[in-house]
Amino acid sequence: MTTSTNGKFDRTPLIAGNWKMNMDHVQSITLLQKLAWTLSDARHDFKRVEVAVFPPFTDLRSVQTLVRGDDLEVAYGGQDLSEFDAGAYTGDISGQFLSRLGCSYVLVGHSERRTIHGESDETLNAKVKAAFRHSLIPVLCVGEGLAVRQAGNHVAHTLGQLRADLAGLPAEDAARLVVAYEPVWAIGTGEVAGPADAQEMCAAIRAEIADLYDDAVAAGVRLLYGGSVKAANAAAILKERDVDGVLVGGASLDVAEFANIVRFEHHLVTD
Ligand SMILES: O=C[C@H](O)COP(=O)(O)O
Repeated sequence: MTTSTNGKFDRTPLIAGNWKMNMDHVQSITLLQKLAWTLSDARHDFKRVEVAVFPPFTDLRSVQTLVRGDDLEVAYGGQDLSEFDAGAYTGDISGQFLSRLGCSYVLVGHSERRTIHGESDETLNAKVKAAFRHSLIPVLCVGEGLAVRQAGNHVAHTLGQLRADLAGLPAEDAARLVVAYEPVWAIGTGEVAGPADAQEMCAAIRAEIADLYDDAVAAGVRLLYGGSVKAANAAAILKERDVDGVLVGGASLDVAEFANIVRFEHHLVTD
């Protein structure tokens, strides 16, 4: 992770699309093919700005077949994984299965998992460790709800989640981690945290990781912002020093919009 892009990054930016519960396996092929064509037409350099998509579980085999067949450079991952490796856990998906399907990443602790499915920090800590056990890089999602933000407790709340979710994680794993800061009040609402808000939290997360581990680990961790990211606001957010990428929900289902987010460097305004 040593790519330099706008003079501020020393980590390869990661533009990630979380498709959530959208796109069946047939639709997933069309979406990914169009995205690959659009980026290829634009001569996108995937080594300079990494692109990953997070389709539903049922799409992953089709995505793998397309990526391998067409030699695409798009990475992909699951939207969740079990804390367990195998056994009587009906409906759950082992990290081993994701790894076998060629996944590089897995989302852990998305706010929709925390709120709708009641996943605790204890469970998420086990899921982070399960991901590394199966050679997957977890994209650990943290962030506060509206009431916490309004009370001014957003930094303490988010860092509390981070500490609990990383408890006992060895430094060599932590150094490969991706953390996504997603203020819950900005997800799917059209409300977007400003670049300064994203930077404030990402800087706090990096400082916390340096405290938990050391500066070298903190320097390697990539930090993403998520919450109503669009092509129109992505470049300003990505310009911030500690923001290394974005986790995009709704806009990742629109090929032109997502491709423009991936090509954010072309929208950067130099100081
Ligand atoms: O995982 C993505 C986030 O939940 C953001 O979703 P959104 O871009 O639709 O607000």
